[in-house]
Amino acid sequence: MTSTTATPPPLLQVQDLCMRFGGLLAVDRVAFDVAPKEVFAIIGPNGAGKTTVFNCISGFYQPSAGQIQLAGSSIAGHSSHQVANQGVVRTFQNVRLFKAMTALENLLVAQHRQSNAPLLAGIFNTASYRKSEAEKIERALKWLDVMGLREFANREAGNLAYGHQRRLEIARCMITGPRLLMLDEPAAGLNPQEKKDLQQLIDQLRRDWGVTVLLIEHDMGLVMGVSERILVMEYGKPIALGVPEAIRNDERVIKAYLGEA
Ligand SMILES: Nc1ncnc2c1ncn2[C@@H]1O[C@H](COP(=O)(O)OP(=O)(O)OP(=O)(O)O)[C@@H](O)[C@H]1O
Repeated sequence: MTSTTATPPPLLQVQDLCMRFGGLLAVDRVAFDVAPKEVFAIIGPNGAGKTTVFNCISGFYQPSAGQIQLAGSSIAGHSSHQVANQGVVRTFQNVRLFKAMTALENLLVAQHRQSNAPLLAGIFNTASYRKSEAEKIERALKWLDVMGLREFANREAGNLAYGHQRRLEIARCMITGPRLLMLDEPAAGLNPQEKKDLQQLIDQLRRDWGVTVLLIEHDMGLVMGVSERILVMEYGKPIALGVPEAIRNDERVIKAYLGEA
């Protein structure tokens, strides 16, 4: 009798993705899929097209060609708002928080954006509206706890240490209960201890909240430590895809990186 261990269908499937800016093919037939709860990294030299792939998936760019499917449904060409509503959330290379708001307020805003409470319930401050507002505060405090930021709840986000701002940005994504968390260079600007903490955090988010993670990162220690599979891009093209050990020893990858120096 043959074993029939079923592989789960991918959460994200990208096929033949292309993105052209005038004469530049910034993304050239990129294809990969990400399994549920997988941590999948995209790496490559500067200008390889990684962020452009992110922008296509998260609805910031309309791809020139190709398919993007989330759990079997096409999301290619959907707006960033529509994609977020389907559970795909992201961070940016440069932290984008509401800097004049407190850490707590940033997490409340994130929930209000996805709230569908009727307007009148808010105006008349009904019991159910008050209950839902209290739940939002509770959820925000819980996420501040998870991120080790509880003591900074009432501090303006712009006055937090940079590493804390990055964690708050991840909390702002996680509080919406995403299926796919996309992190664009989350280790940029972090010190070695903060990078270790980030690796633990990514493991924890996957383990405890079942989130799938798609990551762009230049820090090879983090990439190799946290990812199950890695896609390498160069000049818009995918040049290798595999487990960390295989990528580390892939000649095309070594050449792409050495060629950059
Ligand atoms: N909106 C745009 N208009 C024109 N060209 C763009 C646009 N966005 C990106 N590009 C170009 O596309 C190419 C890929 O850029 P992209 O930012 O995706 O690379 P990357 O791999 O994320 O680089 P980095 O690691 O430096 O962030 C670059 O040549 C870039 O200049």
